[in-house]
Amino acid sequence: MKTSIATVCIAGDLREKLAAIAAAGFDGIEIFEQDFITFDASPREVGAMVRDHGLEISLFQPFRDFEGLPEPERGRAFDRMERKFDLMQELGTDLVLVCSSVHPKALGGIDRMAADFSELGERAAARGLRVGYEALAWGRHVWDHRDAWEVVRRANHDNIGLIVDSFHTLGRKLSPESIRSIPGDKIFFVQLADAPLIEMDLLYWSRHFRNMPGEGDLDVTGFMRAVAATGYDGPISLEVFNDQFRGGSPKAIAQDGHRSLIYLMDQVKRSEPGLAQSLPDIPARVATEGVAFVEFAASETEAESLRKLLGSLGFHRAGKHISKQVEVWQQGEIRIVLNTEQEGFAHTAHIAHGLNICDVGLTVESAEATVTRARALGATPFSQPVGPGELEIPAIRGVGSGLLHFIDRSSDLGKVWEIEFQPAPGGAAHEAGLTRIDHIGQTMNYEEMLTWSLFYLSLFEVEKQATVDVVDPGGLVRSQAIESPDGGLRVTLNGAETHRTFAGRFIADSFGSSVQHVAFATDDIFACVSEMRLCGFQPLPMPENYYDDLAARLSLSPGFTERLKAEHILYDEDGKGGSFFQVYSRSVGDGIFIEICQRKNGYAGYGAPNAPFRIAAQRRLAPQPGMPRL
Ligand SMILES: O=C(O)c1ccc(O)c(O)c1
Ligand SMILES: [Mg+2]
Repeated sequence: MKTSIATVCIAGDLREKLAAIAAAGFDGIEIFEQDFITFDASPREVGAMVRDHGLEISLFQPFRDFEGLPEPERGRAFDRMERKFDLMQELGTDLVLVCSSVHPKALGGIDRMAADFSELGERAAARGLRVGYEALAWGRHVWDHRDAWEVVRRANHDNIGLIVDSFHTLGRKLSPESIRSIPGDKIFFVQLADAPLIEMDLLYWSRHFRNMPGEGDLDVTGFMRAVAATGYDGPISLEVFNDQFRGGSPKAIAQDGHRSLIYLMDQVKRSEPGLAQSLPDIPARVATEGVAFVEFAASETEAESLRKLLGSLGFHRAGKHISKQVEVWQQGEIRIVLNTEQEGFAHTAHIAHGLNICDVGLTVESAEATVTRARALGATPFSQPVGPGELEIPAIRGVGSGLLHFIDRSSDLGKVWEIEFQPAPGGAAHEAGLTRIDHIGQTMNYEEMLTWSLFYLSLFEVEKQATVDVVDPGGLVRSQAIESPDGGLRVTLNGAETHRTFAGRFIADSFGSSVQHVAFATDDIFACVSEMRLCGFQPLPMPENYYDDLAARLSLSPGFTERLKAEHILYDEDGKGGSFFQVYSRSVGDGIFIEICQRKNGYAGYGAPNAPFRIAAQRRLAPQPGMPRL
């Protein structure tokens, strides 16, 4: 499989784009004419620069308003094309994309357009070049790949072929299935893009909101399956016009792009028999059982406060590391690791972010296979020297600065707690009935949200849920949940638009740390909070107004409302009989907090209606600048 990406997808000048594209592992590029024109070097120099990066120019594009014109415009279009043929030969590419005409004088007519392409095919052949025709979703006469194919078919010239672009087909809600009957060798090039489903003008949607396959809502896999069924084995190329990406990090966007193609083609390979494309074998998306542990990096004083907090939640110190300043706190299946080492990754993370959650452990079927797939998707494996008697636990770097470790039961990894830890004396004073980690809340800048969701979706067997807007008095936070089918792994991604939000402040104050909250599940929230109260737990206080509104909104009985209010429990219902209870801790460090929750009758959300009230309560308690944080 050869991968390619249009230069328009990436920020920067042509040189910066090429560096990022090459580093991400692409084989080629589509040169967007605009990127060439704005760059100050001759076509030969640009061609050489591309090849010096180890890349080929797989396509030159776009050539607009060619077909179906009356004279004298028709003649001029051919002249214009001859000029571009000169340019292509100097650049060193043999394929140009002609997009369907939007010219006000374009006359249409399948045979007229086919005749134009037939003549163009002769001119291209004389120079050893090829021309691909693409239906723009907003073309004047041709806006459907089936019509573009009919033009190409009737042009009946070896040097004229079809270019299909997933956005134009899927954005118009056309079925890609008709592509299956096109001969693969007549498809000269394939462009891929996804997009979020938002009703708006097609052209505006295409030019501003496209994103990488898997990042949006279109069935790009279904599209690519249809293309693959034709026997097409040419380059697979990303053409993504996106305002955010144009201003984003060239390196990160290029990496996301490459990851999206590996992910996509792996999905295609698993679902479409007999592919012509040669694709590497990689392990399937990884099923996760759940979160095995969460690790805090802390100073000794911060660790003391955390011990108090954990004790107040009914945790007990279950073990002490055989050689390191690391301890594990436990309750139910939940393990919290406290790391106060003066060297190693946690220490570095502590220097960079202060008190933070630097590592998350996931229980998977095979830790080995997980890292193999992650590598194939461009993730960075992580290891550091292990001490005597310690296990080498497979790990990768997450999208932010944190780590993900993988634990499985098929090896000794699952016994790490017995192997690397000595039991600590004493047990739980009061277990509060916390059973497992319900979810992890990660906070990032809004622009990085797609990077995060693609990371999880491509690596793990998880699905994304609809994004919800959470209003913080300081701005908007968009929240999206990523979940495994059985709910074993749930991660909420919270994209902060500004640093004035509670989430945004956390990113700024902790210098980009990502896990901001951990939610523990209980089967009986009322019993749980009364146990925790005995352990000294101080909930995040919720105001009277919240309960008045809640009672009115959900028609709650006065007795039930009083019970919620007395314990500062937040409550939600899904309208289908499911209900949700939440109670929050006060924040520690730069705004890290704990949530306790109970799901009843299949409640599947995260209490989004409560989020603004929770945030307001947190802001009231947030330390003022210059005040101690713990
Ligand atoms: O938005 C455009 O004009 C445009 C140009 C070239 C393409 O390949 C395309 O898909 C869209
Ligand atoms: Mg296109």
